Amino acid sequence: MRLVIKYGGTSISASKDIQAIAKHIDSLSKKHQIVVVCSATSGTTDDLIEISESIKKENKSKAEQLASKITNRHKQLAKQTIKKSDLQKKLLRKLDEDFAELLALIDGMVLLGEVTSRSMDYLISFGERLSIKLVSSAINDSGKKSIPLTGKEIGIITDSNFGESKPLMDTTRLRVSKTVDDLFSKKTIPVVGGFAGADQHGHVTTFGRGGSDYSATTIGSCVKADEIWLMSDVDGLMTADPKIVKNAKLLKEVSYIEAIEMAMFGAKQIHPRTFEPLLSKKIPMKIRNSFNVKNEGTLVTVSPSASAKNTVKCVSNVQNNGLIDIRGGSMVGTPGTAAKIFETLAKSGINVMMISQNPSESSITIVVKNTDLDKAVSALEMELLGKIIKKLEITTNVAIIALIGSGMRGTIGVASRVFGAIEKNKINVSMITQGSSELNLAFVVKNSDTNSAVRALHDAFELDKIN
Ligand SMILES: Nc1ncnc2c1ncn2[C@@H]1O[C@H](COP(=O)(O)OP(=O)(O)O)[C@@H](O)[C@H]1O
Ligand SMILES: N[C@@H](CC(=O)OP(=O)(O)O)C(=O)O
Repeated sequence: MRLVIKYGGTSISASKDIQAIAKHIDSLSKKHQIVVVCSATSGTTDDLIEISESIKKENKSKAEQLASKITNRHKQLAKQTIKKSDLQKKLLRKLDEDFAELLALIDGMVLLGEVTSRSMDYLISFGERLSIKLVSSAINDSGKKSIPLTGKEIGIITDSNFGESKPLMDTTRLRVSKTVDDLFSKKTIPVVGGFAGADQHGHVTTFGRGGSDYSATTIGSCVKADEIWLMSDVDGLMTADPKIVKNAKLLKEVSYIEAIEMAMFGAKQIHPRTFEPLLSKKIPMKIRNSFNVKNEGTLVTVSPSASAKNTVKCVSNVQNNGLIDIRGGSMVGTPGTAAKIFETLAKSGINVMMISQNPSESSITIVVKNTDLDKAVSALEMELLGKIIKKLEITTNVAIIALIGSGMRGTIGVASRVFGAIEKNKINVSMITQGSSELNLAFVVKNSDTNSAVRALHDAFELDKIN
């Protein structure tokens, strides 16, 4: 079998875990051809983002401190993980080279006094550059041939939409399949950095946060993988975030469409575009626990078996959003109002997570990430306030709670059970939507009500008894 196995940051942040992964890959590679995809180690991408914040504030020494913190963390892991001294020395040398390049980049960005989206992508791609060297070296240490490759090096070519790029699939397919076939013919296991590729001019681009899942499915589709495994710190997709609901159950099988809904509504932070490369090829995906490989995890396929068709499968949540209530008398019956609003938001690169329109057409309510709120409000204020919009009302720190499952379609009484349970817990709901596909029912509460809302719904739908 051809397998693409992606390890999230949580799986590769301790030396004993990296060693266990190397051992697992070693034993799997006896039977299968494997491409490994790695995220950055936990916290590294956040630290790199903090470096960019320090550069913006012209605090060069803070940026350099963070860079050495990142490098030391990886050097420490290298010393603890790699036993063969020649391999360890070579790895430490390579990490030092990356550190020197990172410092030079910080220098350049400070000198120019600006953080462009292009330099930002280059900066935040360093996490994966470091982690692939560690993991590949650990596989070497276990006696197998392996090389680390960045997304650019394996041949992922994207558009130049820095921060949210998309692979140009035809070029990418040609390059990635050639690189991987060559390596397979030399019995070498590629360890590829997720999250990033390069545009046609060779500039590093990233896919957006959580983008390593997308790298794995892109590569999987290019090399005609038989299966793609996403390895994390949980047994698979669960009926709710296990950090909130202690008796959350593992879902053995879900459909692509259900998994997409779960990804969009925050159940495990899967990148929303993860499934795009799989849809035409219909490659099965497994979501598994790298700390519990005996468990088969969740199988995601085009059409799960009949036994997996429960009404409701999962209660998910996305916290830290802002709600904007857009009001204006002249919106009533004026064709094109919604189009103008969404055009304005799209021009500013804002992703709208939820939309609802009052039936009287006098208001449209939208939910965006807290981090996009400022940008969204100023775009609406500058372009439309005083024209079609009279007033903007803003609420920060809200959470979207979503009930997901394809079996909800046409099932009577779902909404009344949801809001009955919510009312019993005295939780205030500020917005409700249901997708026309009836795959989800979503509503908005205060961030602080997230845990009680999720638990109330998990209980009301008896998701702990799911088979
Ligand atoms: N429905 C869910 N099923 C499984 N995990 C979930 C769910 N909702 C939220 N999570 C959270 O997602 C986390 C894993 O996602 P992520 O941080 O992206 O992992 P990684 O960095 O390993 O890719 C888990 O630790 C878990 O708490
Ligand atoms: N390192 C990137 C990409 C990624 O996918 O990470 P993870 O798999 O750990 O969520 C990020 O933090 O966004």
